[in-house]
Amino acid sequence: MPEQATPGHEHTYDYVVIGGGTAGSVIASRLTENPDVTVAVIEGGPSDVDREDVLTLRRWMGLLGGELDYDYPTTRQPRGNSFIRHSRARVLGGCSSHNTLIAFKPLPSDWDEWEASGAKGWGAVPMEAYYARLRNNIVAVDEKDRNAIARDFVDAAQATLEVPRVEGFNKKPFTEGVGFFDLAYHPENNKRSSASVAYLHPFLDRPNLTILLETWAYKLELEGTRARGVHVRTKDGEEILVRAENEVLLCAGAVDSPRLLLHSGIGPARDLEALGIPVVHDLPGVGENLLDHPESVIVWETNGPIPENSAMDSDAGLFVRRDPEHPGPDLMFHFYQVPFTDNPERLGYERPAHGVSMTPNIPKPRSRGRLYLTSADPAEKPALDFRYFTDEDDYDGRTLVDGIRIAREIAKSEPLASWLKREVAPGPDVTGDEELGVYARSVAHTVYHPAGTCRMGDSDDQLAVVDPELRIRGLDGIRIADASVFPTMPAVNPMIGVLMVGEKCVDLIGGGE
Ligand SMILES: Cc1cc2nc3c(=O)[nH]c(=O)nc-3n(C[C@H](O)[C@H](O)[C@H](O)COP(=O)(O)OP(=O)(O)OC[C@H]3O[C@@H](n4cnc5c(N)ncnc54)[C@H](O)[C@@H]3O)c2cc1C
Repeated sequence: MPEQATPGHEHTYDYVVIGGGTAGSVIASRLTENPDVTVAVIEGGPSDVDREDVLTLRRWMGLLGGELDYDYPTTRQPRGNSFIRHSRARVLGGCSSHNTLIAFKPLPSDWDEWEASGAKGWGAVPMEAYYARLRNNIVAVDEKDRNAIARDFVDAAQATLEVPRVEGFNKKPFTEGVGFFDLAYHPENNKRSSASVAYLHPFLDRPNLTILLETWAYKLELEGTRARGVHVRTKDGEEILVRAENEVLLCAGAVDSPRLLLHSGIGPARDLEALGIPVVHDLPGVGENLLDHPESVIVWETNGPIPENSAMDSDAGLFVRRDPEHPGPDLMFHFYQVPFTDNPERLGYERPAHGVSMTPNIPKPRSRGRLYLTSADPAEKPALDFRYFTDEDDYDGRTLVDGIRIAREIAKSEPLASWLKREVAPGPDVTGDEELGVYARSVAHTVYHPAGTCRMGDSDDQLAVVDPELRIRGLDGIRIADASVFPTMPAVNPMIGVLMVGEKCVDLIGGGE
């Protein structure tokens, strides 16, 4: 089992990793390969070891909103859905311990976009090496987990749209395609191959690795511009200063990394002053550039029960490129073998006993949001204003309308059509662009991909929070490595990109093999 630090008021390690989540697990694991390096991981949640509820991939939905979820609300979204709750995992492995583990290497065009935006050294060619290093068991959805209706969705989509059928989305770059996903899991027992399972569980007995569980980091310790460590509160309420001889690695995720910086006085000076937080370092980009993949949903009732087998109930998907000039896919769909009616039910739609859903999402959304504090109290959750569907020419909203239309075409095609009894939401009477747009936005959900709030950029980019070496601009001894550093959103699900950020961070620290 992970260690607990012995009580006391100060502890010193070579490196302090704040957040034992997706990227943090990678970094702690790699740094402690060197037995002469000591690392402390500060993790707000408990261990995932022996937790079948966490480790069994197919039980992911049961974790949302529960005791292992920080559960962040959004601010009112005048053009979207104000009721979205953003799940963020409070457990070792972070969101890789409660997500669906769909595993996509970001596309070359995604990395090249980062490089072009000022993230020097993060282009597709140099990043390829980090994918090869990943320890996770990344495999295609196993044959036994391929549900008959999901297979028929793949066939129907392929026949309707004439897109390639893809077997192994990570084998080569794609712009369009339909097929079963690659997942980071062990098909024989449906066990997660999360960041913690792959990177920490085999090494929990390393004497140089200390994991402080259920311990909350609430303020960074700085001496002038040098980060020296972090103040934490343990489960028992004890306050400890955890010191870093070499570096602090901030890996608390796209919500909690900027949150900790802001509470430490690092962020837009005017906002901090307004809340009475002493300004330590004026960094205007902290909390800006809040990105996400918004999605909508279309739900059908099926003629009867669907076979039980599945890896995690959303095992297949589709990528479309509507604009042939677009560098990658510009519309994506997850196919769910369950009726995903949480948001439609709020509008009065019913949940059918048996059903399926397609969730069109926007791979490259254009709306940008902002995270900010509303109180100087570190216990108060930050405000997440995604500004969903606020981009100038409504590209985001129109993309979801296109998605619903395409989903309907697929549903009309065999072999999927004969499974389906009726369209439940939005329902066959909702057909015009205007009404479809209103529906798509009112039931919009998140694919749970917040990113970008401490974005990486060039030295002359005033809104960049970290430089291409992941160092916080204007400070020493502290880097950020998690989804918050993403300058732009990859077209695909981001977890593999986050793991690769972790691997690259280790090289930047100089601790790589
Ligand atoms: C429900 C869901 C499904 C998803 N499905 C997929 C998918 O299938 N494929 C995909 O690619 N992506 C998916 N994602 C997104 C992906 O999981 C995340 O983008 C990624 O895991 C984020 O990694 P991270 O390292 O940035 O943060 P996290 O993994 O969230 O790690 C942050 C860690 O820091 C800890 N922490 C935070 N603040 C503090 C603090 N102050 N003190 C101490 N500890 C702290 C947290 O407890 C957590 O362990 C999904 C996300 C969710 C929520």
